[in-house]
Amino acid sequence: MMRPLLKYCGNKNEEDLKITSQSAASYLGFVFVPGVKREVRPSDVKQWLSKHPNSKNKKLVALFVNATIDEIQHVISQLPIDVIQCHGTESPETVANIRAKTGVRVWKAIHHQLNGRTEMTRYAGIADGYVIDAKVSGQWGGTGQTFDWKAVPEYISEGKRQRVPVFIAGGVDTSNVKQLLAYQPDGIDLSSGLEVNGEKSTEIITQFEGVVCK
Ligand SMILES: O=C(O)c1ccccc1NCC(=O)[C@H](O)[C@H](O)COP(=O)(O)O
Repeated sequence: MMRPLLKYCGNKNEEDLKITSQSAASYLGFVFVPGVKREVRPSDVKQWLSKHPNSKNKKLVALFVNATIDEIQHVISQLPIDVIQCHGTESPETVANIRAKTGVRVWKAIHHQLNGRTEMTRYAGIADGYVIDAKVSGQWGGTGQTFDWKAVPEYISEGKRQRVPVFIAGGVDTSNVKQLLAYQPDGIDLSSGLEVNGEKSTEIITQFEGVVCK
């Protein structure tokens, strides 16, 4: 079985980055969403990256919720961002515009709901990938909540049809990831499941990768 790509999101201080830059993740995520608990500033991220050269081996994901092009440009002009993740209610037109104006790959988050696959079809030919996350009232992400994984095959098959990767997110952790691996997702995206008291933990990441990467 092919091991899924890993994205470790919500790196919010230098220690988090130090830990995840030494991990098996291919992608490290940073949350540029005002007011949320994992919000970071591009100037801080720039400094942390310069101190941890292992981070050069990772692809960097900048996460936004309904941000303007100017807000996105402000971040990506300071950092070597590989992927912009739109985690709000950005329309297909907005995603296309972000892609055209920045020249950076864009992933669209889909908050799982009954017509989630149909929602994905709206972005066909526009999004370069998807993050399927739990829908939690009043929050955009990083909630630690799972959704009903029986829906995962539908998302994966739509991703295959569009020829783009689909990352499954929302409440993934060491205790449940084996169940998720049975669906053979292209990628797994997690944040809370790697944390102890809100900080990324080397021990937890080692345990998690012991399950996923063996
Ligand atoms: O992580 C956050 O705090 C966050 C805040 C606002 C919008 C999105 C956010 N995270 C998005 C991610 O890609 C997370 O990795 C994803 O939601 C899974 O999080 P978790 O359930 O904590 O593993």
